[in-house]
Amino acid sequence: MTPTQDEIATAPKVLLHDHLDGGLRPETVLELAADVGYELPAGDAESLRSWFVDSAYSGSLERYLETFAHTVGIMQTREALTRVAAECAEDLAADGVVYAEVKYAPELHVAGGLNLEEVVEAVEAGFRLGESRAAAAGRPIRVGSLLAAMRQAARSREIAELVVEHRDAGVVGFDIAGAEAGFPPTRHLDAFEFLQRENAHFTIHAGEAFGLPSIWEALQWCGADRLGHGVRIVDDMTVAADGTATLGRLAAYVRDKRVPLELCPSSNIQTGAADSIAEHPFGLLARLRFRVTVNTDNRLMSGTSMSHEFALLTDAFGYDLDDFQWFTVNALKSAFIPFDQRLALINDVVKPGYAALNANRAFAHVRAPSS
Ligand SMILES: O=c1[nH]cnc2c1ncn2[C@@H]1O[C@H](CO)[C@@H](O)[C@H]1O
Ligand SMILES: [Zn+2]
Repeated sequence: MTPTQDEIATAPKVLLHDHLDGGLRPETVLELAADVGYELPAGDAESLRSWFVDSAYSGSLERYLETFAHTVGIMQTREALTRVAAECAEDLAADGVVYAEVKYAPELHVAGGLNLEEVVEAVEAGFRLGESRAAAAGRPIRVGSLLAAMRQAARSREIAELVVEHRDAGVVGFDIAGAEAGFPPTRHLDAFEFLQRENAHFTIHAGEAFGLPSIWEALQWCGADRLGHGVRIVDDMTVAADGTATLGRLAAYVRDKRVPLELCPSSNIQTGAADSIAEHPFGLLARLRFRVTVNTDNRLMSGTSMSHEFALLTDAFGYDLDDFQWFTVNALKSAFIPFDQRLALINDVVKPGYAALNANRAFAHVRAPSS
């Protein structure tokens, strides 16, 4: 049975890959820009919303990333960062997300005079505010943050240290982001080695705009716990006409070790990593039982939400509630919060949530003949 929009919206969802500076409300971008006299490419919320999606629909990651100048540009004060983070938590909660890991690069938010510590504190304050507003609205959510270093810059070790300093105050891990081609993960090896020595968690954007060497370095040199995108792992497999797949050594390693793939279908179409949702490797990777998770990447630039990504995947691959529960449990198993807390979310929130949806269906089915 195809899940209805209502079911998708109500289903508990877990998000591991969402950029804070890629998920602002257009209204907020306008207001914050007006406060500081920042010039935007559009003057009203609807035009600005379309401008972001159209410009990000560029066929290349580098051009997609150019749009971030206009969100990062207005996220340079404590107030702006706290507001954006609070709204992020509220928007995700309203979409039925119960746990999210949201990432941003602190080094991009120091142009207005804040230091890295102040940036992290302002964002954490926003997440706590958003969580309490969401709880008050009856849609509880927990948000953990991932601090990213920009791969073309040279501050990764410093950002890794910031992660360790703040790991008991809301920060759950580390990542590297930005243009992938020409900036391999090993460029930041010292940061990853530091984090490993500190028993800290990290994911690496790899296999999005560049292929297998990037994934291999992320896993076998840097020790990534998860792959951001990782979608190009399909380059290491061949699929016969009857659907039988043969995996190369790296793809087999990724599947055997249950390496989580933070797949972001809509974003991949905009950057040219896939041609359409129907042709997106998500379907193949899920069929082959890789540890797939569903993610938004950038809700503003990709005009999406978790519910929207679920709906697109259902249309393309016929997924039902059981599949969504599987993707959601996969995400929680791969989250960077402590094991007992992940387990509690799986058993107390996710499974009962899906059970309630299935019970509603059974009830509707029983009632249908007599009504
Ligand atoms: O899909 C992506 N791949 C690589 N980098 C990205 C992606 N989306 C956003 N960013 C980059 O990450 C920074 C911190 O959030 C953003 O400013 C953007 O430059
Ligand atoms: Zn990303």
